[in-house]
Amino acid sequence: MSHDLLRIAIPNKGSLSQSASDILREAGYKQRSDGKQLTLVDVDNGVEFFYLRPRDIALYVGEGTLDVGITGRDLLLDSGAKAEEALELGFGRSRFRFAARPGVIGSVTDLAGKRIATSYDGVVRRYLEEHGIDASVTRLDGAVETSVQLGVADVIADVVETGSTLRQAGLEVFGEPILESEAVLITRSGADLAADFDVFRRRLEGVLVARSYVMMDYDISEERVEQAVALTPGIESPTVSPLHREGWVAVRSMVRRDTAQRVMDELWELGARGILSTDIHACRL
Ligand SMILES: Nc1ncnc2c1ncn2[C@@H]1O[C@H](COP(=O)(O)OP(=O)(O)OP(=O)(O)O)[C@@H](O)[C@H]1O
Ligand SMILES: O=P(O)(O)OC[C@H]1O[C@H](OP(=O)(O)OP(=O)(O)O)[C@H](O)[C@@H]1O
Ligand SMILES: [Mg+2]
Repeated sequence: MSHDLLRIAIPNKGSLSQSASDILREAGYKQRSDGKQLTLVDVDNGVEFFYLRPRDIALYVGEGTLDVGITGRDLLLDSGAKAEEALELGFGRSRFRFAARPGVIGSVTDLAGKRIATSYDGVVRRYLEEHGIDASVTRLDGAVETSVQLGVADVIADVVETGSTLRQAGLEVFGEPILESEAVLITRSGADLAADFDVFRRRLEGVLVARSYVMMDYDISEERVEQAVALTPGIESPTVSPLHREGWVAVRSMVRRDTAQRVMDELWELGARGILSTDIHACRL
């Protein structure tokens, strides 16, 4: 019976865990209330959640044991699992970068012969191979920044968000970021997923759109409507409806949340009135 449910892997701990549960809850799914719970069945929505280490999620999905997972792009690439990205989720953003004590390394070519510590040895070994650099890689579980001070490594490759951990350890980044990461929805490569996966993905897409857009309504005179619509082109096309007032129309369009205030100012300048911006709670586009 429970095999008809879509089986979804979710981070049980770490940076991605809370945000993953939040987006699922916003998409209408049940989530655990106890941080120690291992699995959760949401029969009404036809899904079962498995709370796993984010590092292991790509393996379960790549093997086909679980249908879908939420993990970091960096972890997916590090795992080498046969899984692929189905949707970028917009949280857990970070860069994966090399760092060392100031002045030790000028550019990535100076990595030759150095000792590199990292928790992402798969990503680092591949990078070195692609750049034809011969260096030794030590895999550590975490707190990688401290390894330089302790004399275990000359260089680290690690997740950088604000950079404050690096600063504390007296390290500086060098070279271009090895990769840009964020939380992603993953599925098995080449998997022929059932319709229930499409429903799941559409729900999450709906949350992402609802988070980044507002609905804008305003009234404008007919002769200015083309200029106004150019400011609010929407995702598909704005709705323009007649108003009882002669020569005026009502416009309804989706606007990116981060530009909404500026767009409202410009609409006002153009002569629009009754300008309203409303949150979208959910949508299917
Ligand atoms: N400070 C951070 N900011 C944003 N994303 C991060 C940060 N630290 C780790 N991540 C992301 O979280 C994922 C790793 O999750 P994981 O739970 O293993 O590590 P963690 O969040 O560092 O947890 P832990 O407490 O176990 O060290 C990766 O995708 C990584 O890019
Ligand atoms: O640039 P920042 O904002 O400082 O964030 C980056 C740090 O956050 C994570 O560490 P975490 O606290 O998860 O510890 P860990 O190294 O043991 O994983 C990551 O591994 C970096 O060390
Ligand atoms: Mg960590």
